[in-house]
Amino acid sequence: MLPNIDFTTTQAYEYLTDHFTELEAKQLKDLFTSDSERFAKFSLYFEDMLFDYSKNRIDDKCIALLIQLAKECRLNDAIAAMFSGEVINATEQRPVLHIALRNQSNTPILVDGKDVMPDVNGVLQHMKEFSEAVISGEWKGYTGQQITDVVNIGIGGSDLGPVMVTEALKAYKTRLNLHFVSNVDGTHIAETLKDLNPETTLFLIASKTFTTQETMANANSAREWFLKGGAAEADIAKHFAALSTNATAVEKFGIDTANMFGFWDWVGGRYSLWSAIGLSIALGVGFDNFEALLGGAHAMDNHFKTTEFEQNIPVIAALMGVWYNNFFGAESQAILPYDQYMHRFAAYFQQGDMESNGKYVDRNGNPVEYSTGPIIWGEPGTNGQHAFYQLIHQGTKLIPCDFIAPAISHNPVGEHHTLLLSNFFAQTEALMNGKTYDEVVTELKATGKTEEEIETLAPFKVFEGNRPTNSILLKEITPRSLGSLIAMYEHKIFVQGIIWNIYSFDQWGVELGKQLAGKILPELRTEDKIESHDSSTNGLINQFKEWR
Ligand SMILES: O=P(O)(O)OC[C@H]1O[C@@H](O)[C@@H](O)[C@@H](O)[C@@H]1O
Repeated sequence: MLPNIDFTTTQAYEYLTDHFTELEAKQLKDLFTSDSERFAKFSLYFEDMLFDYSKNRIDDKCIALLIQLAKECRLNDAIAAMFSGEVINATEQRPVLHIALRNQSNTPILVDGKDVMPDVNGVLQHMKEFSEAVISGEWKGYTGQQITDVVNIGIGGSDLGPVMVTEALKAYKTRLNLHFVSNVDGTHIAETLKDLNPETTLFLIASKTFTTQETMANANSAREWFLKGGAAEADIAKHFAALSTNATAVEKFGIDTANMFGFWDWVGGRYSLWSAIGLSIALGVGFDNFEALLGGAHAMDNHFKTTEFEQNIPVIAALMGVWYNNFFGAESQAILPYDQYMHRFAAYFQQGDMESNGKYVDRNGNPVEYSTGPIIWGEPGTNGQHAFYQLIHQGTKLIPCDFIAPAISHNPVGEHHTLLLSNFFAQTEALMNGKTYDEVVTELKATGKTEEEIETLAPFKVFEGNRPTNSILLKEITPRSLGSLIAMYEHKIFVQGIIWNIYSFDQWGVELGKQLAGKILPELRTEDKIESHDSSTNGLINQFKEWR
């Protein structure tokens, strides 16, 4: 059982509310000037990762109180409950065990009294054999040719993780070309299949439930395309594999169960890249690298499970988020990787975070009276700088940002990486320091402007500063460091869900869309005029029918 505590009733919350008024008035740059130890105090190392949270609007007392808050919310018990396989996803009556998928220590993890590790290792072994056979070319298509292209068909958690990781680790690419089809918009599959040859293409149908409308539609179209190329039904076995928890539906679809890679209901969709859903990753970057990814996540799991909160990176990252979300009233959180390979990282954690903590009902079934999960967004630097950083620097909203960068680039082209990192450091510094009126005036004077011109222009060029950032500097983006980084964010989300007293591992909000689309679909299949909805929906449907 998870603890069930309203964090706004804790003593720490009361103290934090008082301390907030004091800290809100302080400037970050002054906090640095008055404490030469600030960076050393507020930064943490984990393997080759430096997590610097010193550019946050915090002080010693604030951190101590936030940690007290976590303790009063019994975070320790919650962590123990997750790792021991308790049914912490109560609305779906399931444990939450993505940590078991990367439990390279193999210590038993029990679900209903049975150790899940032998099954986990069995699937990993199957993934290893299959991916190595396809990569080496030993696995042949129906005309005896090697596979050259792999198409993963899936959506949400069955797409975003594999896409993000295979992009982030592109420097480790095998000879196979990976493609991802997620959208039910026929354009997605049509454009993907345009340049592919059925004889050398392998499809992975990735769906936990194997009932998701988009994925099933795309899987059926893929099968039609494959058969139209001249293959027979029996050849499907060489070209289709399924990644799913639903063996019955997989068989019904016509996929050989020998080509089915299973996982379990205790793996949430948005936490499933570590499971069979990661087969595209194993094919795309090699099984050894997939294993290293799991190893990095496992190391972070151990750090999270065993480290005092003061030194615990996911816990501190989560508490920073709570501080801005619930005291400063920040509505969003930007994730800004300074690494082009990481260009889908923010998109991945949009699902990871928003589907997990986008809940307004607490663990008692009552509406909460405080703010929960933030809006997650972001793009890689430096592109974001030339697009939306204006608002981060001078807008009216407080947007806490995570800056992420590797010290070593996989593509050391000329001075590019130094240029990139100079932007990374400059941005976090500028967001903190801002630019005062006096500094602006001095700058403008140097350009030869008149007093009057300076007075008119100066207010627009002032930056308040005091905008908080975390800097996550990695030595290099490797399968291991990426695994650790992803797991760090997963656990951050978990901690926040515990503090907000919500269930982070269900997703009832997504189910509504599925039901509604199912109701309208039959209406679109006829030519009849529709009158069963409100006038707007009727009007739109009827105009659509007229124009199509
Ligand atoms: O993997 P399947 O079952 O196709 O689900 C794909 C996605 O569906 C959505 O509606 C959500 O429930 C996601 O959490 C899930 O990742």
